[in-house]
Amino acid sequence: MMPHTNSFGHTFRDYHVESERQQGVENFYRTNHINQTYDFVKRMREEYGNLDKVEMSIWECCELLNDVVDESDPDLDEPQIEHLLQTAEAIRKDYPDEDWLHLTGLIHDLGKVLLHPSFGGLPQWAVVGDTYPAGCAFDKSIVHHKYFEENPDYHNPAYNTKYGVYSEGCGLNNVMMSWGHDDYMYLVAKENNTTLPSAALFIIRYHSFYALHRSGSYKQLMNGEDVENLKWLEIFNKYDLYSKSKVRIDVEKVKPYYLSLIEKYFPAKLRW
Ligand SMILES: O[C@H]1[C@H](O)[C@@H](O)[C@H](O)[C@@H](O)[C@H]1O
Ligand SMILES: [Fe+2]
Ligand SMILES: [Fe+2]
Repeated sequence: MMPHTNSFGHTFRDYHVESERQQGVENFYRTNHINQTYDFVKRMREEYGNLDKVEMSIWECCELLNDVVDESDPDLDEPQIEHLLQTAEAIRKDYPDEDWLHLTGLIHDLGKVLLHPSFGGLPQWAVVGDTYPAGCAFDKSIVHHKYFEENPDYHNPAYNTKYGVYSEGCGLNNVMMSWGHDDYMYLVAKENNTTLPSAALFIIRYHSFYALHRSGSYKQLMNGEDVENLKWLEIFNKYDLYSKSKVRIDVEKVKPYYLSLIEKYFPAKLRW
């Protein structure tokens, strides 16, 4: 299950190796780090929290992702629908009884639909890439950290200390994460009354928060419930990352199974 190299022959998540994709990835993080400010995140949460853009089913959204390629990802240049199915199928193999986790795999990146023209076609830097809290100091463990020096919050004393606007143990639910596909999909799932367990919502919301789940930074902001949920996120992450490959899944073959899960945990149409 855990390959040592990605489809380009490099180790996973190596942001400094020489490769054809690397320059684009670094440019991506430069723009991302400069623009993700506390104010920007607040505005995006308000604008997209209304869920008044589109009405569609979960599967319709999966199909929209056929056209989406993620420029922040050094390990994958396949359309996103492949990544969704690769993740879900890899989990299904190892955890056959946790159907909620299979569905979580399928939907965790659906928020990337924000790139689609019907959602105003947000730029890549506002949708993909790793996430991190806004409103307190940017931790050194964040990929391409140096570009934060050009972010206005970096120089704002209200936002550039260890706790910033937060307090110890305040709970991640009270933290404004950089805006992107994670927080958006969390909102969509929650506001459309999914019956998925809270660990699923946590995975969706924080799966790009590598500074936390890989490097252990920002733990001081977690509460007891976050600590419990993090265990599932750590399991999930292995499948999200190491299932990335050029081996394609036969969509039509697995579709009936995933449609049955969608029906179990979601309404037929959702507000996006
Ligand atoms: O480039 C990737 C990609 O955008 C993923 O969807 C996200 O979850 C990761 O954190 C990021 O590194
Ligand atoms: Fe993601
Ligand atoms: Fe993913």
